[in-house]
Amino acid sequence: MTLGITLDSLSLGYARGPVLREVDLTVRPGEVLVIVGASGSGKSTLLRALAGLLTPHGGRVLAGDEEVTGTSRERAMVFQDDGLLPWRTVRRNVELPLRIRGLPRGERRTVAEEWLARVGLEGHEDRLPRELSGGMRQRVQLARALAGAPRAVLMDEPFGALDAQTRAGMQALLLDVLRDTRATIVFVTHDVDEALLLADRVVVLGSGGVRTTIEVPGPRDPAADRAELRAKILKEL
Ligand SMILES: Nc1ncnc2c1ncn2[C@@H]1O[C@H](COP(=O)(O)OP(=O)(O)OP(=O)(O)O)[C@@H](O)[C@H]1O
Repeated sequence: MTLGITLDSLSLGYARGPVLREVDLTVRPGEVLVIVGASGSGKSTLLRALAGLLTPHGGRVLAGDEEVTGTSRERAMVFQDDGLLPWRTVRRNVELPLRIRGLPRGERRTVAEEWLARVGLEGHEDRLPRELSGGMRQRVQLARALAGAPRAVLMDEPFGALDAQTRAGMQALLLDVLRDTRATIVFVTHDVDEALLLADRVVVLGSGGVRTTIEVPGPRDPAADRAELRAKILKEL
């Protein structure tokens, strides 16, 4: 079952002041919603609130019909700097959400290995995260996020620290895995081309709110000409 997420007059900020004010936005079940915006516009802040890591100053976040008050295995997170546990092997990192779901040990291992093969890490299962490249660690994070069969995946600049070639490879991998998952994806990026490659809709944040929301026709078609949409987004940034 996919998960719709509703931001209902959501205001977010920190002790030093507000960042976003009274944002209303609906993430449709199963869509890929990409959030772009200038540095400091509140992209990560918004994502943290969706994850349940930040309490709103006002309004609320609904995941389905339920108000978000904390983290949940239904909403997996993928961060830019890998959130992997450094003392656990690659396999045992991916097994973690499966353990939380209560899968028996043997099954955990099978599912984790299937996902690791899916992201091209067969043969690396027994390595520690520090023994992998940045791109490989992001693959492990992706496998870990999806192995737990979450209903939503919240991704904060997951490819932001990777070189251009590795990044393109990760985008292709993500497009590939998204074909088979029905999870709702909220993806934060600085990169307008990445947004247009992945999104059903692009939300541009700015001046404490949503500047504009842009629907991408025929989404996830790498051959599509996005020059016009690109110009439109750049104008809003
Ligand atoms: N933990 C925090 N405590 C206090 N202020 C914070 C904290 N995190 C972010 N901020 C402030 O909130 C505002 C929005 O930050 P946020 O990280 O959400 O922006 P962003 O759009 O993700 O930026 P970037 O693209 O640079 O990552 C900024 O002014 C930032 O200084």
